[in-house]
Amino acid sequence: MILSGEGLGWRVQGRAIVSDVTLSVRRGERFGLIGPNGSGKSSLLRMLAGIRAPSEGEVRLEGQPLSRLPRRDVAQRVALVEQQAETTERITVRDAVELGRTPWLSALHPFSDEDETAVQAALVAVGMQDFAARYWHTLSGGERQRVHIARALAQRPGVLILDEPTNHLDIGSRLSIMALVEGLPVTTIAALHDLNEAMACDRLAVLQDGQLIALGPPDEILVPPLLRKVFGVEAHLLTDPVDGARILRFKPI
Ligand SMILES: Nc1ncnc2c1ncn2[C@@H]1O[C@H](COP(=O)(O)OP(=O)(O)OP(=O)(O)O)[C@@H](O)[C@H]1O
Repeated sequence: MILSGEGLGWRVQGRAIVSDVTLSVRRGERFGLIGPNGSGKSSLLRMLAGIRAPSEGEVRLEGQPLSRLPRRDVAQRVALVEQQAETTERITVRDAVELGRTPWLSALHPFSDEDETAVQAALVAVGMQDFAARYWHTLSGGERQRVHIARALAQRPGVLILDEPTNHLDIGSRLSIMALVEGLPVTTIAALHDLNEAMACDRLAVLQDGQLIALGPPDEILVPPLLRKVFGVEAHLLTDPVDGARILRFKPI
């Protein structure tokens, strides 16, 4: 197990947003988190990334409690791409991606050729190398999303946590970002709203009202009774006649 949570809970003003979530993510796994709006996905991801301290329970990274690891150590090993990460600074795309190298820099290790290589490789991976000199505030929503992912890739983490990574993206960009994420040599944990995208994960966890109500491979999770109960929709599993792939189609109840 590379990352695990044991009895995780998070409360705000007495209200339980996440309650008693226990899960373990395996090394190299594509782990998906699904659930309706407001079910606690972002809150759980922030705890797993070490950005938010749980009110109850503990997150462990390779068996070590996150709360006892130095912040810099966690930042070298876990990267988070948040849903609405914004910056008001007047920075270029390259500056934004260079921020991903911050956990690796120190007085003894200033920005080097190795950092430059990591930044360039991350820009190329998301297809934003031609935008390197552009200012952040001139980018479209989809371009910003790519730069966020590049910043996380430049961090060279072992675990990449993504909160709705295909938000804002057109269909071509969605497919290329999902293919990119699937091809990365890292463990990924992603909150996903598109259940057809979720089908490509190794395992899925389902959150409802802050509680983990199901965990397993997509073909066990994405079944009509569970989708009816959690999302309140009627789902049909279809088979693509072209390649035999399984596709979900939804109707309101
Ligand atoms: N800082 C906060 N203060 C008060 N309530 C909060 C805070 N952060 C989150 N919440 C509430 O916690 C609940 C879960 O929010 P969260 O963003 O984790 O859900 P989500 O599953 O990621 O939702 P979505 O799919 O809409 O992004 C929501 O009702 C939200 O309003």
